[in-house]
Amino acid sequence: MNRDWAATAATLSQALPYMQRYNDATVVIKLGGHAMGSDEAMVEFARDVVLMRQVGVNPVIVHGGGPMINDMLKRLNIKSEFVNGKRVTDAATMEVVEMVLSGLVNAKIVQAISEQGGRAVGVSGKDSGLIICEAEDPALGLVGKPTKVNPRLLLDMADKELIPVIAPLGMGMNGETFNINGDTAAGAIAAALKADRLLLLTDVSGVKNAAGEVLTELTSTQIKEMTADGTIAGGMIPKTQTALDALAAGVRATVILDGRAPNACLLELFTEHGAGSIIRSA
Ligand SMILES: Nc1ncnc2c1ncn2[C@@H]1O[C@H](COP(=O)(O)OP(=O)(O)O)[C@@H](O)[C@H]1O
Ligand SMILES: CC(=O)N[C@@H](CCC(=O)OP(=O)(O)O)C(=O)O
Repeated sequence: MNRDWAATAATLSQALPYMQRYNDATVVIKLGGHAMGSDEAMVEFARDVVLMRQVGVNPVIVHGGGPMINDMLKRLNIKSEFVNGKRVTDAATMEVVEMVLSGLVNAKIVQAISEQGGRAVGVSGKDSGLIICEAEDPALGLVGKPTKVNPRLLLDMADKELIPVIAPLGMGMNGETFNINGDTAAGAIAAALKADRLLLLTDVSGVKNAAGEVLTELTSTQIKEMTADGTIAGGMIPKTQTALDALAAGVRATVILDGRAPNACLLELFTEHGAGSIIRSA
């Protein structure tokens, strides 16, 4: 017999206990803009998500799209700046953010999952009152801080084995549309669903210390110290903060990992190896 086929069968067999552990588990996956590399990587991500659904996991996808928003703002000659990893968002920027997130990025992910046979449905945090927000900080403009998540829509979708793909937008109490950092939105949704796992897929292999080494496991004390001394900076600030908030809200563990690595989600969930940096309760 061809030895590669035997290895494939052995790998599948070894995945059994993990598949049993995650049967019926809710796994919130945040796909960052930097993790959405090539078209091939998107196909692979979509296959992994469909496989998860096939073996009984409830995957909930929340996406980013920062680099795609940057490109569009540049084309439209609108300047943009970030403060602590969050985009200062005025009304004109908000229009572009919504157009890119819902119209381009969300549609692309939904299509990729559908092409692999998954029943993906694209929504934004504004649909069905999923994410209610207030302004996070007046200096950031229309950046939203989730104050309430109504998970009903997602629970109904899980019942029907649909795969939600969520754009990180929120609704204000006065009809405003808010721009939510993708990690923050994913954390709020994971908290409302009391998810078993929150996977934050990005473009680095995990959280690095000052020497540039990836820490496979991180405590909340380490996160606080590394943020205070600047080792955790930029886009890594909302990720680690989200991990801490999710933990406090009852999410069992958050993993920050490289979404560009082959089969990143499967490696994390269904093998002994694991991937990236895990933040879980002591
Ligand atoms: N301590 C750290 N460890 C790893 N990455 C860090 C750290 N501090 C800052 N970063 C930066 O955070 C980036 C990830 O955040 P971001 O660019 O917002 O990703 P995404 O688009 O996937 O949400 C990394 O590419 C890296 O440049
Ligand atoms: C408030 C805020 O910063 N919103 C983000 C939303 C997209 C996002 O989070 O994209 P990534 O995950 O790819 O970084 C933005 O405007 O870029």
